[in-house]
Amino acid sequence: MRTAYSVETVRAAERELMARLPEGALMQRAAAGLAAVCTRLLTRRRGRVYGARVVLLAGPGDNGGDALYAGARLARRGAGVTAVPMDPQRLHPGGLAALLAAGGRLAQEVPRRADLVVDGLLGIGGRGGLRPAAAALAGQIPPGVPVVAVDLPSGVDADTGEVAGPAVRADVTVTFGAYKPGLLVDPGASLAGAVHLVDIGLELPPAQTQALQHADVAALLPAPTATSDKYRRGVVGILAGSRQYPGAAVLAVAGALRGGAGAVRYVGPAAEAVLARYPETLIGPGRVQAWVAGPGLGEGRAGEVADLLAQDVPVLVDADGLRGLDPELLRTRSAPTLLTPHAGEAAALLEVPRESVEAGRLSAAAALARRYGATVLLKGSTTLIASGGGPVRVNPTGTAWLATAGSGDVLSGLAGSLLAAGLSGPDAGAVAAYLHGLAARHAAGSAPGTPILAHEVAEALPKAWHEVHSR
Ligand SMILES: NC(=O)C1=CN([C@@H]2O[C@H](COP(=O)(O)OP(=O)(O)OC[C@H]3O[C@@H](n4cnc5c(N)ncnc54)[C@H](O)[C@@H]3O)[C@@H](O)[C@H]2O)[C@@H](O)CC1
Ligand SMILES: [K+]
Repeated sequence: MRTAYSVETVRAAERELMARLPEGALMQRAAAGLAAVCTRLLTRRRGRVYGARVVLLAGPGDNGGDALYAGARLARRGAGVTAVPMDPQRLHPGGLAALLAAGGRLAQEVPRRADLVVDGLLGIGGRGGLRPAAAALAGQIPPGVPVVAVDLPSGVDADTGEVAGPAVRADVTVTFGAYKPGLLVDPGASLAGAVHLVDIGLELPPAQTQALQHADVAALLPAPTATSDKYRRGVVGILAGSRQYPGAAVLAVAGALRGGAGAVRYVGPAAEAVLARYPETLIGPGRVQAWVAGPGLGEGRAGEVADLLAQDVPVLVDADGLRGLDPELLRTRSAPTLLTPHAGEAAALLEVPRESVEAGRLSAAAALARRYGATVLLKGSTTLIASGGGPVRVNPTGTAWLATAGSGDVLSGLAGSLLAAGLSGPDAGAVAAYLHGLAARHAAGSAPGTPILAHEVAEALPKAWHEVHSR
């Protein structure tokens, strides 16, 4: 499990630790970890640190201090280190002295030739978009030079991943003590590159943000036992498709069949298309352990969705099923509800513009979960799973190719199947998103660089199951 913590929590843990350590010890741990990663990168790129040209973008706070101390370490190994301050009057005094003593120098402008740029402009103290002096330095980073961000790419909001204006795009981020949510959630996550966590000895409470890894998913996946039959393994009902959109029903059933439930029951007008493709499907109403309602329903089917929501079994609501949902009705349900909107649907449910959901995905998912008393799986470049109380789950396996028609239908079938197999709303959502992302990578891998189709994602799900179990 990868965990991330808010700035407030990290600062509290730092205070507690700093009180027990000699002054400056934490910053030295951070700088040592940062210098080690820079050394590895330089060695890989040019064989040695000696003679490398390293540029430090140095902000006014401790983030700049980390960069300056790390620069001093690199200078002592023979690198030519140049620090470019955001504000020459405000540089970490100890860090500056260490750099100069090690033979580093100061410059006003970012040199055009460099082997490595270290972004130490802002860390967890950054607020809002980069101000002009910081934005100007970020804009001077020479193209093609690898960038290592200190703690997080400057311009990314550590708590939310929001980016208000220009920001640094890093190849590698060296983060201290704990991941910050902004490193896991887009748009911030996509600016962070590969993230290295340096342990500085913080003691942290239970996580506020989590990203599952293979082993976590493997432990949650349902597995049949010697005594299970199809009903004990769970039956998932799918209310999906219409005369206009029969394909959505086929794709939701495809995802559900590969999601671990014992059987899939389909209700709706696309039974013929479903059976033609998947003769395993049960047709017509009957007992289920969970429902999936919504993919491809078209208009005017809200009554059918409401009937399912009136049943005391878990219900996943997706796509057309999300239209006009009544928050009051959902809040009074005692069985779990899982909503799986994309940004546009989330915006409609929250009655805000789509852009505000895109820019603040974490807060939008949490707000939806509160308002509807449900688990919310917000689809997108980073899929998030939020529920009332627990941590927000961030899905680490996505791929841009998943933005393809019908892939959401496969996801909702898959998540519904996991609900029927007995997983909780947050677990079903997180495991489904994880497998779905991995399956998409497998599907994309069979012909790299080419678009994938939703049914190929469903077909690659067994490979995704196999992969999480085999590592
Ligand atoms: N607190 C600790 O114990 C440790 C902190 N460390 C480092 O310290 C960093 C936090 O340091 P600080 O609290 O000094 O904060 P930062 O260094 O992140 O930045 C704070 C400064 O940036 C300015 N600023 C804020 N937003 C800005 C914007 N949008 N544009 C331009 N300037 C802006 C503020 O005026 C303030 O002076 C961490 O990210 C980490 O790199 C590490 O050394 C590990 C230990
Ligand atoms: K930074």
